[in-house]
Amino acid sequence: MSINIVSDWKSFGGRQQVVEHESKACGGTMKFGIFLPPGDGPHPVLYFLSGLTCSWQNVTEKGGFQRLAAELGVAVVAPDTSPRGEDVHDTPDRWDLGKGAGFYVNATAEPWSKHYQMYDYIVEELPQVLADNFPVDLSRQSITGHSMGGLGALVIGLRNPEQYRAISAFSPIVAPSEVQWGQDALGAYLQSEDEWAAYDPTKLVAKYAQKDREILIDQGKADNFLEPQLRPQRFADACKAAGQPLNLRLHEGYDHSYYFISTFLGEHLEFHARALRG
Ligand SMILES: N[C@@H](CCC(=O)N[C@@H](CSC=O)C(=O)NCC(=O)O)C(=O)O
Repeated sequence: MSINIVSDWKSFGGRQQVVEHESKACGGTMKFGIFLPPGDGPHPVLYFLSGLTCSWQNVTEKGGFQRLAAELGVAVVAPDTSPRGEDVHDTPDRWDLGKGAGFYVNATAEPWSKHYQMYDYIVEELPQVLADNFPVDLSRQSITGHSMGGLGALVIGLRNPEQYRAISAFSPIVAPSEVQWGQDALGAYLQSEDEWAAYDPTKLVAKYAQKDREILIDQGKADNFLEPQLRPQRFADACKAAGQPLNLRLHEGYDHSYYFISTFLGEHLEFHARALRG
């Protein structure tokens, strides 16, 4: 699959690039950010799935991960959060549904299903684009994300244990079936409520617990979305019942912003680098 590198900056001895390519899964042009550490590779890959209203740009410009990723020798990939383009269905009056809010699902309901195939895009198509064009080692991949992207990381990591060596998340939506953001998105994108469980970490963990791998979650206690949308304790309870090791760290005074993410992203990089070694 061919790509077009639309931006390319040297950073901490490596390269930060922005890449455009045609996506079969999403039926249009997609962009992602990739940081390549110094050296010839092949490099292990950490995916950072971003939250509502975001693109590749937010974590790439505000996460501050490049220096440590260069030191650890990890490539960091920041995909977009939805399909884009004039012909892609949207709800222009809402920021939590439509463009910028793909929820990392394969939509089955019209009119969303034509383009909103973000689960397949992240799990299947994007790794193939990376393998075809960059010095990456797809036998060493792991996944993290923020908020809606934290939900995506938990869902995708739990459902594909052979593909991702470790899972972490910042302020994730953990029980989408129970909160407004999740109910609105799953209700719109999926034809039937029977399909919701496949995208709900509190339900998935009972089936997909990875008993030998700890999941890391960081959550700010001053996050406005904590109680209405996130509820990490619901996932902690589900993990306990399923025997899934979880390190849920609650941080006094931190909110939902990239000031919080950038404070702890280095620790997540180290967590993933340990899993990606060897
Ligand atoms: N536009 C909204 C705020 C949206 C917001 O806070 N988005 C978060 C992710 S929320 C869950 O997925 C985010 O990461 N924003 C980008 C950033 O750079 O901070 C509003 O106006 O309230």
